[in-house]
Order: sequence, then structure tokens, then C-alpha cells
Amino acid sequence: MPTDPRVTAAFRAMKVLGIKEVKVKPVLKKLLKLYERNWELIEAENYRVLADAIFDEEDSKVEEQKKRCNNADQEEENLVHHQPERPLKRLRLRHQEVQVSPTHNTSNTMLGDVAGIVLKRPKLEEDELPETSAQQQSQKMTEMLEFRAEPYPISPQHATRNKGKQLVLSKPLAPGERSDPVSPVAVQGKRYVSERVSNALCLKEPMTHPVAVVLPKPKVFDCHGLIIPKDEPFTDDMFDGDMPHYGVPIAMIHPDPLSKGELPVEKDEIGKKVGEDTSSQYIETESRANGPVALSSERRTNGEFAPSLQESSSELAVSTLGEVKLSLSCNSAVGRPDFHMPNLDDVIKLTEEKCLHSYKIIDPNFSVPKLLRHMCESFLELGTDSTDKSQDGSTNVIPTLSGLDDHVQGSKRTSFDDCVVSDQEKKSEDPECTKMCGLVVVPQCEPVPDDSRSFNDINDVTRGEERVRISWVNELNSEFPDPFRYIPHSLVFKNANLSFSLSKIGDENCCATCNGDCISGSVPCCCTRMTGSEFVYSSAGILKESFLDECISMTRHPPCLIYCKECPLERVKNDDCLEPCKGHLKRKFIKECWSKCGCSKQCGNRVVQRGITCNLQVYFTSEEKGWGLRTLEDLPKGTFVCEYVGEILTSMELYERTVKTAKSRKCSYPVILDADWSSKGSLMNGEALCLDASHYGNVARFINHRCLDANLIEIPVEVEIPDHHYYHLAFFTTRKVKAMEELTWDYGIDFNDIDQPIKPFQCQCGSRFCRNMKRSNRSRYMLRSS
Ligand SMILES: C[S@@+](CC[C@H](N)C(=O)[O-])C[C@H]1O[C@@H](n2cnc3c(N)ncnc32)[C@H](O)[C@@H]1O
Repeated sequence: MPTDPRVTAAFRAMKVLGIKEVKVKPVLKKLLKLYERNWELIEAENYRVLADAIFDEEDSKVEEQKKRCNNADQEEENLVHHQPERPLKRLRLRHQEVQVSPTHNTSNTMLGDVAGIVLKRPKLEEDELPETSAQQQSQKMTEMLEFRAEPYPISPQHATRNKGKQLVLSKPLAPGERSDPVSPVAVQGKRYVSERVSNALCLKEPMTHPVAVVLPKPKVFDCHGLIIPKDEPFTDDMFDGDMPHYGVPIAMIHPDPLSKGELPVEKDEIGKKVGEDTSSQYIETESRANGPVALSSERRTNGEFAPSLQESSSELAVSTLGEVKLSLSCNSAVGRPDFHMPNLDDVIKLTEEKCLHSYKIIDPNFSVPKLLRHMCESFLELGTDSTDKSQDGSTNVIPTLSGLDDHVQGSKRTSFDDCVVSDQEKKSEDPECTKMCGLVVVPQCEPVPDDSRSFNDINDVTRGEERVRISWVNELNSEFPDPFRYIPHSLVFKNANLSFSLSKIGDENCCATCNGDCISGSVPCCCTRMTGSEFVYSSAGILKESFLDECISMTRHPPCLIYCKECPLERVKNDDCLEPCKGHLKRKFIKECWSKCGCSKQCGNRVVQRGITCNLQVYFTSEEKGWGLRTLEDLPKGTFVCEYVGEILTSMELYERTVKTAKSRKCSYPVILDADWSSKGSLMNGEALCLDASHYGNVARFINHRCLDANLIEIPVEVEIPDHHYYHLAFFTTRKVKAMEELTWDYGIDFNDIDQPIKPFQCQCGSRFCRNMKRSNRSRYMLRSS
């Protein structure tokens, strides 16, 4: 037994990794010599250098052995099928050097074959170890940890296929083509990660990645240079490293490669992005024509494997504003055929247990979702030119919008760990729950009036936040739309006590035992419980006519208004004399499958949550309504157009905000979420939740009002929360809408009700049913309540 406690500690740390003392001893000796007994370097990151050195030692032995056995005829075969047996079935850290070679190196198929790169690994023989200073070594560690995903790692002209299976270079990379010649480790890391990223993307969108090919075996996404040797079975100990590794690829999907100019962008005649880079966008584009689950094999053209792919994927983490998503996907055609999508809660729980066990983490705040979110944020940080790092390490991750920056940056910052640094706001939120569901707290932000810079990208008001571009035009004058910040999902403002938690979704509120596409099943799943055990969407993702007509008739001939004794909406006005309740319209809900359901993300019962797919345009109307929204393509009756997105506020917060800003605003953008008012008893202080799109919103904020016969209807949609104080408000077409027609919805506004903080506008809807100046029995103190 060694007497030196540091040696003992090193042995113990390696033992946890399953490495015996006999293997540790010689390597440790060499390292101590190499680092001139600088224990700190060796002990850093839980003896990472030591573990790495041991793995490399083992690896070099295997490679030596393999070299001896190899014969030239088997070379190519070995590239694809025969990976060297690794003595330690573990993740390994690599400190390898990369050399460019015009030939394949059969001994290194894992890393090298992809780009014809030979990876030469220094053995840990004393004389071969580079004479590096401690500083250089730590620099090397930093480089090794560098993680950058490049959607286009290899230029297309270099790419060919190796027997149609593996990507190789038709000509070797010239030294000048290496992205970082002075940092071989980083180069290697990039190449390796890139390969995986392109593969992950390729599986989803091969059309747009002519270079990327599907490799014949499932690959594991490489993070921080950690890899799992090929052909290894899926074992429990595959959780070493900074994040869990599974026997399935982890897809990192860049939110907007197009805007960064990384991929060529083509536009079709109506402005839709061609060559979009995310799977769901592709699927959604297909869905209207072929149904949401039609993973068109024709469009998955160039991969021989494409037609047989059965992918299941599940979103695991998202960055604070949802720009970067981390999802797990399993290609069951090339992976385990018996694979079924596990419950994400369980995956996270198990991962957490394994991490805690493996790394002896003592920080009580450690959580896997947080770790994964950090990864998304890092991905975004490194993938963009963001240099906006504050000194305390927190980063303002709210996308920069000219005109809003000064206010936001000057007031509050969003950090990686916490959505908002304000204590009060921290208390009111459960960051784990809310962020898992894409909800974050945002600081109140007043856009600077007349800031035309906000809209200088006339091709896309969404600034890349949606899967389709939405252009804006003003053919009438030189006005710009009012500044606001585009968000694709609603955000909690402050007090809206929304706690999203998977654990709150009971078995009756999800179809945990389903898989694949629920609507193609023989029996409707339990997510149809609110719609009479029938799916409301057709296989083409269109709302079924019977359901739609029922919703329309409930809106147009209000049969069922619920009146409360003391209406909270009246109470917030703080009047001495409480006005009687004006009534709350009861509505039919749609319930979509969600993360806790067993079905896939492409399930046909997930339409609204997949976002906008129509070709829309914001334009300046000629009827004194200001800006409006129109469609650039014909839309069949029942098409989902968009949902109403904004800040989620309580009715009190909204009232206060509205009173303060009513005079200065010519347009108003709030709605009340009171579609299921009768079940609101549980809501805190009897308050309703509202959406306000004044400062943060999506394209729905441009939809103008039309009395009664509007071509859109808003329908409440339950996605994440089973009780209906919060829901999505989705717009569907009430009839066939022709290209270039304005899209409108009936705000349900009472034009004669002057007892409101926001005075009703002079309606210019042009409908023959226009209610302007006529009394309505449905009145709200703001826009429509839904
Ligand atoms: C949700 S915004 C719609 C977008 C708005 N037109 C704009 O320019 O940003 C609602 C505001 O649009 C205007 N508006 C909507 N429908 C209208 C109509 N039928 N007639 C006149 N103004 C209308 C009103 O000023 C209203 O407060």
C-alpha cells in the first residue's frame, strides 16, 4: 500500500472508474515525472489527466497489437466492421495529435476515417511524451474541452462515400484547410464532433446536407472529446464524462444555421426557407401535404438507410430562450430494434443517480437538467459571435434586439444558472420546471419607440425564431412596425404562478404507453379524453371539420357564458363599486400529446406545439388598421396558422401595466386566458392569466380584429398543463383562405364599453356584421378573452 495519501487518493479515484492499481501505478509514475510532481495538474478534474493517460496507454497497446495482425486486404473491411477491442469499456479522454494523411488509417476508424485523417496518439512512454510545461498542459486540457459543432464540417467537394457507407474525402484535406493548425487536439475534437453533428442532422434532413451520410452504426455524440468505442454494448457505465452517453445519437440541432450563413439559402416563390436545417421543420413542411408523420422517404433521398429509418426522439433540454435544443433520438433501424422512447423524467433521474455515484458530486444544487441546459447555452455561446459576457460570468442570453438592449442590459441579466437574477423573481419561479418547458422569466422591457432598426430585416420579422421566415412589407408609406421582441413561445413575466412539472401530469393526462403516431393507431389514446375520444386533427394535420364547426358555432352564437359572482377581472380595477361580471365564454379544448406521452414528436396529435408552417407576411393594411397579417398561400379550412404568444401575466399585472401605458399606446395586445373559467377555483387569488404581446410576442400580435365572420378562430390547446388556467391559444382557419387574404380573428370586443383602461378602437373590419357602436353582451376590459 502506498503511504503517500495523494497516491492513495489517486488509486481510489481510478478504482471508481474500474481501473486497477497495477495499471495506475506505472502511468502515475510517468505523469509525476512528466509534470515534475505537480500533483495539482494530475488531480485536476478528478484525475482527468491520469485517467486519460491510462486509457491512452491501453489504447496504444491495442493499436500495436492490431497493427501486427492487420493485413492489407482486410483493411477496408476493418474500417467499417472490426473495431479493436478496447480493454476498458469506458469513455475516454483523448490527448491525441492529428496528422493529415492522404490514406486511411485502419487502426483509427473511430476518429480518423471520416476525413481521411490519421490520428496519431502519443504513447505514454517517457521518452515519447512531449516536453510540455505545466502551463502548456493546462492549455491543452482547455483545448481538449473545447466543443464546437460545425454543421458543415467538410466542404462538399471533398466528400465522397466509402462504399456508400462512410464519409471519406475524395482528396485529402490540405493543411491550410484545417481549422486550427496550431491546436491539433481542438482540430480533432472539432472533426469528431462535427461528424456526429452532421450525422445527427443528416438523419433528419438529408436533403439539405449533401455531404452528410448515415453511418451504418449508431454513433454517440461526442462531447468534450469523450468517446465510446464502437461496437460496445450499451452498459451501465456509459455515463462517465460530463454528460450521459447512450447507445443512441444525441442530436444537437442548431436553431438557425441559415441566419449565420452556414448553409446556402434558397427561397421559393413565396419566401419560405428552402433547406431548413431542422427535422421538425422538414416534417412540418411535409405534414400539410402528406400528414405529420409522413417521413417522406423520397425526400430522405441520398441515404440508403433513409427509407427504413424509424427515429424516435425526445427533447431533453433547451437553452433559456429555446434557440438551442438538446434531444435524444434513437434510430431503431440501425440501433436496437426493440427500442421504445423512455420516460424523460426517468432518464434524467437515472442519469442523475449515475452522475452522483460516479463523480461524488457534493454540490446539493447539481442537477442533470441544469447541466444539459448549460450545454445548450454553451453551444449557443460558441456557435454565435456572442461576446456579451459579464464579468461575473453571467451572460445575457436574451437575443440582442437593437433598441431594447440598453434597457434590458442595463437592468437585469439572465445568467446560465438562473433565468433572472432578481431575488423576487427567483422565488416566484421554479427554474427547473419552467425552463424545462421552455418558459422563462423575462424582465419587463419597454422597447424604445420608433426604433426602426428592430425591423431592418424585412425578410424575417421572426429574426430566425420560427421555422419559416415571415417577411414584412409596407407598400403604402414609410412606417416601420412598432418595436417588440419576437419570441416563439410565451414567457412568464413575473407573478404568473405557473409551475410546469412532468410529475404533475398524471397517467390520465398523457398516453405513456403509446409509441409512434397516436392518430394512426386503431384506438384513440387517452389524450383525446376532452374531445369525445376522437382526435381532432386529420392525418394531414388539419383540424377536423366537425370539431371546427362546433367551435365556430360556440363562438359566433355564444350559448354558454359563465358569470361569476365577484369577477376577478372586475376586481382588479379596484373600483369601489364592483361591476357585474361580463361573462366568460366556455370553449372546447384541444389536448395535444406531449413529452410525457410515449408517442414520437412527429405524432399527428402534435400540431400547435410544432409551430408555424404557413407562409405568412406582415403588411401595412390600407384600411386604417395599421399592420396586419396575411397568408401568401392558399390555406385549407382548419389549418393551424400560429398561436398567440406573449408574456404570461396575472390579470392584476396586466391591469397595472395597461393603466400605465394605455395612453401612450395606439395598439393593444393582451388576451385573457379564461376559456375554462369554471375550473379556475384553484388559481392563486382567483386571478386569471393573460398573454400580453406588447413587448414580447410572435406574429399573432399583428392579426387584426374582424367582427363575427373572421377567417381565424382561436381555440385553447392543452399541451403541458392539465389544469386550464394556462393553455396555448391557437389560431385555425375557419374557411378556405386564399393567398394574399388578410388573416383576422374576432377579438370579442365590446365597442360600446367605455369603462376600460384601453378604449376600444374605431373598428374598420368591413364586416357586414360589424359590432362597432352596437352593444354586445360579451365585453372585456381589454381584447378578447379566450
Ligand atoms: C393586436 S393589434 C393588431 C396589429 C396592429 N394593427 C398593429 O399595427 O400592430 C390590435 C390593434 O390593432 C388595431 N386594430 C385591430 N383590428 C382593427 C380593426 N378592425 N379596426 C381598426 N383597428 C384595428 C387596433 O389599434 C388594435 O388595438
